[in-house]
Formats: sequence, structure tokens, C-alpha cells
Amino acid sequence: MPSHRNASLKVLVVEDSKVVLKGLCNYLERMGIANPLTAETGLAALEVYERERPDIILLDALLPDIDGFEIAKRIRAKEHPEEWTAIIFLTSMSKDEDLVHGITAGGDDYLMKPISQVVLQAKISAMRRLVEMQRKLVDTTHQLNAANKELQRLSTTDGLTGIANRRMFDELLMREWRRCQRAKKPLALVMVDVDFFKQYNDTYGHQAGDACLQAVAKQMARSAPRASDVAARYGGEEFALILGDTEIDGAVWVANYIRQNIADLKMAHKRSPFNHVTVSCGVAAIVPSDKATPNELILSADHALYLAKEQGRDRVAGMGN
Ligand SMILES: Nc1nc2c(ncn2[C@@H]2O[C@H](COP(=O)(O)OP(=O)(O)OP(=O)(O)O)[C@@H](O)[C@H]2O)c(=O)[nH]1
Repeated sequence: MPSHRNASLKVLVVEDSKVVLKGLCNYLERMGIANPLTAETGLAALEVYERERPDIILLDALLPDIDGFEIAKRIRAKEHPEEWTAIIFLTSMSKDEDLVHGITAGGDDYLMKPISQVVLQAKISAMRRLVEMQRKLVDTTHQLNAANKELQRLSTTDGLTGIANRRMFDELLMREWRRCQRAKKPLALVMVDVDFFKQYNDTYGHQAGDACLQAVAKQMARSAPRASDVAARYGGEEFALILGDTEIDGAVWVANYIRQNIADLKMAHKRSPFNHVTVSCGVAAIVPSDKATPNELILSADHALYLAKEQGRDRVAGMGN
């Protein structure tokens, strides 16, 4: 009885006897498997397999060139990690060892010749269930991988600004610290803090405050073009930029570039003496060694930021050692 579920099955029949091959194809077509693929030699079977990647292979154990067991082995070796083809041996051998040999070679089941249509139908149905389960498993695995990737992204990204969050910052600062220590290169850190941001929120509302932070984050991200550079939201209205292999002078230059770009946005801030949104930046740089810790670099940059605020805001202060 044909089943519509069989219509999507790709079946390859490998059989050197034209009569048996034709008979099997007739049986399959009666089950609803239209146009089964065919091969009369082992090499032809491998070629069709490469091209068509069938779901099920009915594989004669004895073929004129390469025997079916060897073909099964070669097919298993060609399968990608998420691929699985059901292999059913067609055999007239009846010794237990031959059957064991077939399964060991990578076969999943066997059919004794002469092949009955009813038994073939039952085996195809069983294999179809396995093929469908395998497809579902692959789908589920893909969905799980995508969900994991998204989870990873969410756990490392700041929800408001889309740049690295504090957790990611800590992790990447450590990574850059080690990298620069190995290379004996300076590691610079720029801390950026929005000036009079409390007043901005109070005047324009929290939503406008959020939009302002997003604009600042965008400028930060733009100013971190190297693959090892990291722009992160350090917390609240404070941002950080990690610059590996960068001297204090270079980092001060980058900080000034960020400060200027943000000032140039001319986001109105009527309760700031500058009349628009500005940021203050603290910069520090150090050649990492066992004598110091990343935390000391953060403290230095924070101290420089404090000085920039003290000295009037909308400016950059730097501390190098
Ligand atoms: N809209 C918004 N505001 C935030 C967010 N995180 C922190 N803030 C606000 O940022 C403000 C920080 O204020 P302060 O630490 O007093 O600093 P400031 O007003 O910028 O003053 P200075 O830094 O000295 O120039 C507080 O009002 C916080 O509520 C956020 O995600 N969105």
C-alpha cells in the first residue's frame, strides 16, 4: 500500500542482476517511492551516493567489482557528522557470521534473497521511522545550537547598547592582559563617563537618557576598529575601551577622538555648562607583568577619570607608567 510519507524518501538500490533490480524497483514504486535510484556496481553506487545522498540504500552484498561490505564501509567514512544513511544488505548468505560481518561493516539491517515485497515494505517502514527521527534530531540540534549562541550573545552583551557588558569586559581585559604580557607590549584602558548625566535624565527623561547612552556606545564601538580592541559598557553611564598594544599617548589620542565625536553630536543638554552632551575620559596604560593586576589598570584609569571631572569635564586625563 503506497504511503505519502514514502514520497520524500530517496532510496538507492544497488544490485548487479537486472532482473532483481527491476523487481525491487517495482516493489518500491508500489510503496509510493517514485523513481528509486539504481546502481549495478560498487563504484557506480559510490558515485550515486556522493551525488544524491540517499536516505536508504538497499545494497547487494555480492557485486562484480567491490563487495557490498566494503561499499558500506566507504559510505560510512564519507558521511558528515550529522548525516546518516540507512543501509540494508541484500544477501543470499545465511550464515550468522556473514550477517555479523554486514552489521560490522556499517549495515543497519539485511534482507534475505529472494526478497518478499511484504518484508521489504516492513523494513523500509522501520528505516523510514529512523530516518525521520534522525532528521528531527538534526533539526533539534540546530535549534539548540542557535539558542546556545543567542544565550551566549545575551550573556556577554549589554541589552541597552549592544556592546560588550561588564562580564565580557572583565573576561576580555584579562585576555588582553595576558596577551600583552606575553608580547611585552603596553595595554591601555580608556574610561568614558557622561557628564552631568543625572541632570540629563532629570531634564529629558529616562528614555532620552537611554538614547543618549546608545549614541555614546555607538561612538565607542566606532573607535575600537582593531579586532583586539573592546568597547564595553562598564556600568550605568560609564564606558570602557580596552586597547591592546597601545601606548598611553595613542590611547589619549583615541580618548580625545571619542570625546570630540560625542561633543560634535551636539545632543542638547541645557543643564550642562556646555549646553550639549559631553564626556570625560580617564586613560591609563601599563606593560602587564606579574607584579601588577588588571584591577590596578582599572583603578588608574578611574583615577584619571576623576581628575578629568575635577578639572572641569569634557576633557581627557591620562596616567601612564
Ligand atoms: N537613562 C539611564 N540612566 C542611567 C542608566 N544607568 C545609570 N543611569 C543614570 O546615570 C546617572 C549617573 O549620575 P551620577 O553618577 O551622579 O553622575 P553625573 O550626573 O553624570 O555627574 P558627573 O559624572 O559628575 O558629571 C544616574 O542618574 C543614573 O540613574 C541607564 O541605563 N539609563
